[in-house]
Amino acid sequence: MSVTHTDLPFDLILFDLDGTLVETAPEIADAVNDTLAELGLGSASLDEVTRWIGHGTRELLVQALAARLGRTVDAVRADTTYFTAAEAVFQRHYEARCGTRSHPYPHVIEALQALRAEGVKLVVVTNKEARYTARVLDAHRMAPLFHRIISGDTLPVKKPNPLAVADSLLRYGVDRSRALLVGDSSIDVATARHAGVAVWCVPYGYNMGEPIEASAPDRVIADFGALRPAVLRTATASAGCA
Ligand SMILES: O=C(O)COP(=O)(O)O
Repeated sequence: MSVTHTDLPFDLILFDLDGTLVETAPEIADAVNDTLAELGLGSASLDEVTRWIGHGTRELLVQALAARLGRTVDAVRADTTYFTAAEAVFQRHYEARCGTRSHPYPHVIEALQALRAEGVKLVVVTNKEARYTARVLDAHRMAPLFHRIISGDTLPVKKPNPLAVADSLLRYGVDRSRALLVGDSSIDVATARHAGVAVWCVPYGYNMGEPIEASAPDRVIADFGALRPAVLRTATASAGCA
């Protein structure tokens, strides 16, 4: 049974984290380069690291090691002794870097506060592992803004599997026609399509080097100003919304 809380078009909004809520690439690149240096490997550019974001931090490290070792990603994954040691090095550096060079994008905090005040359920759905998600959100005092935070290792599967969305619809008793996923990548669009919910994307995030228009979200929004309740109401009245 679905519940309509407000005259807003959505009762539940799910948000990607990296590249959507918070710019994280610079400090992830710092942590990757701290790690590569400690392992005696060459550095990675910010552009490379930005393209590796999307499938979780562990996968990002696999990509970085494959690129600098000149090995395939399968070979890196198969060398579990080396990878486990490298992951421990990365974890130390990333935990130290979290919050040092990341920042919420414009209008994010105000839009979340206003939506929450209207009774909209707000959920983070990220492929980033929970220990890092918590550090990034805590660094910017953002965790209390959300009703639920679902990381890449919270459930047995991660995006683009739609389980996090389906589980949130069920938990909050929201019909999928009144839910929206806001993201920055083809992974977010695929997740929303699998779940049958609307998807709006920001153009400034990390889409593995591709323009977000190529992923065909329902809408590309300039920034979180488009998610302010007053703007959402206007959009609904004039266009019937997504
Ligand atoms: O950590 C990642 O690679 C991706 O995280 P995201 O799902 O918040 O974009």
